[in-house]
Amino acid sequence: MEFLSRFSWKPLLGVVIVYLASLTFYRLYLHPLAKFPGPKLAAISRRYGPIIRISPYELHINDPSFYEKLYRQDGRWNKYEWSYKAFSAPDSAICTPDHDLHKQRRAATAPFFSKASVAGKQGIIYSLADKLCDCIGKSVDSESSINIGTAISAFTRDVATQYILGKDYRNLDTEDFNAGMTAVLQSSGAIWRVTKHVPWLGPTMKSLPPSFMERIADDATKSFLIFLKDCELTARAAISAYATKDLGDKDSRTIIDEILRSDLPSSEKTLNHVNDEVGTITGAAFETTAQTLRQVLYQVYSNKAILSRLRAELSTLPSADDQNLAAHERLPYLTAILMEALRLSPGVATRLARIAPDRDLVYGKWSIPSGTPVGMTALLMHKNESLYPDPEKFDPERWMDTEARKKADKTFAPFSRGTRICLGMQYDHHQPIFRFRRLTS
Ligand code: HEM
Repeated sequence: MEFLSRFSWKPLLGVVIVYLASLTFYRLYLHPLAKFPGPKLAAISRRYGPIIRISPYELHINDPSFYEKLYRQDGRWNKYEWSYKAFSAPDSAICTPDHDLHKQRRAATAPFFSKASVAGKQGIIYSLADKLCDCIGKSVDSESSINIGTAISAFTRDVATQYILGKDYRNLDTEDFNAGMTAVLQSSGAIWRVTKHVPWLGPTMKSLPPSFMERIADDATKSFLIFLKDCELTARAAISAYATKDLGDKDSRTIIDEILRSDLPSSEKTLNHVNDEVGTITGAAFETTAQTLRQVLYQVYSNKAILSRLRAELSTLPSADDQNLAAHERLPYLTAILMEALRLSPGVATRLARIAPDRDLVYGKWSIPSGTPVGMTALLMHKNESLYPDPEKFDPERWMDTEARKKADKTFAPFSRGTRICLGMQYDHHQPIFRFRRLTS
């Protein structure tokens, strides 16, 4: 106490002020990104050009012509660690910043999502889509209401867990389609925004004993925690069985089997690694796909002309082709509807920064120093008026002209592009297609 009474705050305050003033001066005038336009204070809004310094360290570019230069297969591309650390899943491929380690991790799970692998498991999607149609049918017959939005989320979760983990959590069988779980998953974007800025929050929550979390959590969060716990138990069991057991034929394998059988070194086959992969891959599959499906159904049912044209096209498909993906993909109007839904889907609505670690990037007159996180936002590109006139309008027609479709190829990227392109593209494509005929009948 005596120490405190003798302590003068003035020198400390002086040090803090000098520190903050120097930091501000450095960031504004000496930092490698100081020359780039951007707000000096976040609160001041002004119009800038397509390239903006959005934080002391990060640039954003809103210019479709730069998209294919930033999201590429050639060259080394890191992710921005600050952004992905916030998921607290450092052992997953999706959150791996380093180019080489990501490549190694991605190679282990990529075969699981190939077109052939998805085709081999299409029965899962088909039968669960039937179950979803039955749920909707029952509510129509009994003239009761149904929340189709949450039913769709339940459907995409059941498909994803059955496909990825070989487990059906029967979300579609619960009375409210496990709406709490949907709510938790839909809030993950907001949580990500917080954990990016408060980096200790995620690891602290992860380290809390599950019994404590269960005591303080609400019912919705509890169902999510139970799911995570079950994933962990599944991973634990698979890892301990790995050394002794035959992991079964290819079609019945899970993503965990795929990782354990892969060429990854044993340091990459630990519980942490498997758990992080399972958590992020299922997470990536749930609400993204649900958003697209919701978009499709909402738009199709909001416009009679679109609905009847789609029905007419689907009626030309022989019933023998009910489960034939290639036959569905040949239907131009159905394909146009899916592309238009993906164009407007806010499944991944944020910027996705990439870093060229070993070379400067060039954007117009700007030379961007190597190591700088540079992001673009596909949704902004998809709503660019010069590429998509009347961009807010759901207009499948814009995809019916093959020339226009070819032209848009470089600027249509709902699944991102380059080395980090979505692994679940093939899988995702199947979901709305099957049983569309029933859903729109
Ligand atoms: C309409 C549905 C979907 C959309 C719009 C979508 C979009 C995306 C985007 C934009 C990325 C890049 C993320 C980043 O840069 O951080 C991504 C990555 C990824 N997605 Fe999807 N996704 C969808 C469905 C799925 C599904 C169904 C799965 C799995 C079954 C999946 C698994 C993944 C994985 C594993 C990655 C990380 C790839 C890597 O880093 O190598 N996604 N997705």
